[in-house]
Amino acid sequence: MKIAIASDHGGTRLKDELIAVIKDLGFAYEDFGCNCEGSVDYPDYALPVAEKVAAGEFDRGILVCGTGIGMSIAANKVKGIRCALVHDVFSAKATRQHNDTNMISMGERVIGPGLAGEIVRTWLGEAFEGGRHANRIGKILSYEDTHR
Ligand SMILES: O=C(CO)[C@H](O)[C@H](O)[C@H](O)COP(=O)(O)O
Repeated sequence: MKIAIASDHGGTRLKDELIAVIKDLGFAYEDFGCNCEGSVDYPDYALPVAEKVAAGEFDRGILVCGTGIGMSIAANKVKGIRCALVHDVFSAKATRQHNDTNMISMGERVIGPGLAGEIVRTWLGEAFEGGRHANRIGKILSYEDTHR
């Protein structure tokens, strides 16, 4: 599995912690920044990662900002992206099983590195269940095809 990861200035420390988790799991990854001290704009980091995941260059994308909210809003504007804002392990599991999410977003100002690491381990290890959930995702994909 190949993972793209990015943050804004509000998420750089947690991003670095999550890169350590990805390395520990043995997955390939690319860090799309920011590796910055000053203030940046989260869409400049969320959108390139989302486009690369949507294009199939990466299997999954992980985003971090202060709350995770801005990053997830931006990523979900890209066709083919299903990005969940996740701050608990139950949701990390469910969003793979039910939503087949290809991206997650978290907030460094919301959760600590221990929980965030568990979320990433759970999310990367969980499979999509298909069945009724595939029908529902099909409706989202169909909407994307006809409205964008
Ligand atoms: O987009 C966000 C909120 O939805 C992120 O949390 C940003 O990191 C945050 O807005 C940045 O805030 P700052 O005051 O500019 O550091």
